[in-house]
Amino acid sequence: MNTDTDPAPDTESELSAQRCGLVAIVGRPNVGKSTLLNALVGQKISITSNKAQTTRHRITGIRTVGEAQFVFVDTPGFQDKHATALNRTLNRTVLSSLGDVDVVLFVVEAGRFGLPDAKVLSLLQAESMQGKPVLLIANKLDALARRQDVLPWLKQMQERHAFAEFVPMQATRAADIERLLGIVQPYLPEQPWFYEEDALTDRSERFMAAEMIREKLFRLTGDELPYSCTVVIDKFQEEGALRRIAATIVVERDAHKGMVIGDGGERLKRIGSEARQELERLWDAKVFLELWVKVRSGWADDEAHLRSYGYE
Ligand SMILES: Nc1nc2c(ncn2[C@@H]2O[C@H](COP(=O)(O)OP(=O)(O)OP(=O)(O)O)[C@@H](O)[C@H]2O)c(=O)[nH]1
Repeated sequence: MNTDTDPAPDTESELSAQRCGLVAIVGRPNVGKSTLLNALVGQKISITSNKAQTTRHRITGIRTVGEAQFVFVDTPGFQDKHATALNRTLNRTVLSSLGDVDVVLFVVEAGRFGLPDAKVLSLLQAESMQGKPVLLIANKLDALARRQDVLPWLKQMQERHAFAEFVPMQATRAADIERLLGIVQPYLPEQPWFYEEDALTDRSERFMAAEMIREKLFRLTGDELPYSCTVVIDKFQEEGALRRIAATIVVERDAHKGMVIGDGGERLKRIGSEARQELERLWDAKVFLELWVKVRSGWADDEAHLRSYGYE
């Protein structure tokens, strides 16, 4: 059948007004990718903290504005300092998440461009990425001491790569987020939406609960706790506007268990109560959260358990 000469049916021409595309957010750790994603989606989807590498998963956030549906892909910070298995997986995730996207938001800190930024940019210059629009997001504009320095700096950036757009901005400023959505929209292909209009993420509530607990865990323990610690959801029950959750924080050593529990159980209590409050806001539901701490005893190697951590 020669589709060129077939008149498009009415339904198709209606759908063709819709735009939908995958938008990758990449950049070295700590430039504000998760903050940006949350602001773009309009809700807390990806966890943030001052600690680099809190984002271990590829997380999508979805935002539908008018006829355009943006499907955001958050990627872990590009890492090359320690070539551990986990970091190798992170780098693979970065590469594979770029192959199928329609547009890339390359996030840097305004006025700064160091070796770690250059390494991420070199990924974007791979042959497989030729022709893919890359937008330079110069974030944290508010943190730049002299605003006027941004222009000469942008000029330098122009020489580093043929960026499709230059967007100096502040991820924490609502007006900048709206402006960015408008800039990205023309780069989304015209095609029907992938998700419902009110969808926010394709991640389950169960996954969001584990992520939220993990964020509080790392925030409230500071730098003492290694990344090997993780959170497993043992029970997740939905009863109308109520969620009953039981979760275990899995640590490697007895000493870590003590850190997580804190004096008289204070820290664990705080982790639980802060996570519970955020989840209640996110879902607009009541949450009962029971938290346990366990020292891992070899069963981390068990495949089923690894799968339940989400590291397939
Ligand atoms: N001043 C300022 N701070 C920001 C802005 N955007 C993000 N931040 C802060 O920068 C820090 C890092 O932000 P994240 O969103 O966790 O950074 P990330 O790039 O996702 O980090 P990784 O998960 O390590 O890759 C946090 O303390 C944010 O509050 C901004 O526009 N201005």
